[in-house]
Amino acid sequence: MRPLIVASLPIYKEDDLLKARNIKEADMIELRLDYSQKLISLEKIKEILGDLKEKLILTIRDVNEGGVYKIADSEKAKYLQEADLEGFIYDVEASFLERFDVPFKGKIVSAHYFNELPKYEEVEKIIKKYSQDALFIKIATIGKGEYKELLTKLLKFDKIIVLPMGVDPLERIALGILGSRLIYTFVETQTAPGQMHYSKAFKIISCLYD
Ligand SMILES: O=C1C[C@@](O)(C(=O)O)C[C@@H](O)[C@@H]1O
Repeated sequence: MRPLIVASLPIYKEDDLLKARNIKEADMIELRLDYSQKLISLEKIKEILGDLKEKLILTIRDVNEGGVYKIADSEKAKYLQEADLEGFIYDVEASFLERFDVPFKGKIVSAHYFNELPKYEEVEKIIKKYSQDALFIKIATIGKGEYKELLTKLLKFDKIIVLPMGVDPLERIALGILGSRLIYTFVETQTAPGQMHYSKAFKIISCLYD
């Protein structure tokens, strides 16, 4: 199965939504809504990018998992509940789902480890808990110590996305070929270390699969 390319786009202000229209060489576009101090409304997103809805991933990343601005938990939960009713795909942390009742069927459930590698058992627990209903489970870890052993071991799971951070971006391509379902890439500036430009990733993947 061809891994899909996700172009991760920081949204600082409403106008940044327009940039999504120019991104052709990506299968999906992640809108990083936590780059804006005040959340851009779902109404605005629908107005500007409504026709691209199926390609969009809405993300309000928690600050302790790599987010930029702190959005109040209750506001985030409400926003995601509404986004679900509107039929948007979003990305939500497994840790957030432990605390808030937010739908995750058909969504991306994620966990990010920026400082230390998690134990295999900890990640396996998350995957087993959410993988039946989630669209994908995404595990991003720092590229340190035995991260390759850990991430490749996770590839046996269906619907899995593994992303090493802070290492050669080609490693994400390699893991995509081995079964990681999405490859996260950048548009203008990286939203995490270890991303490649989306058009480069798209070209590499296209020459293997098309
Ligand atoms: O969770 C992820 C993955 C990511 O952290 C990465 O490693 O590319 C980038 C984030 O924008 C996204 O929400």
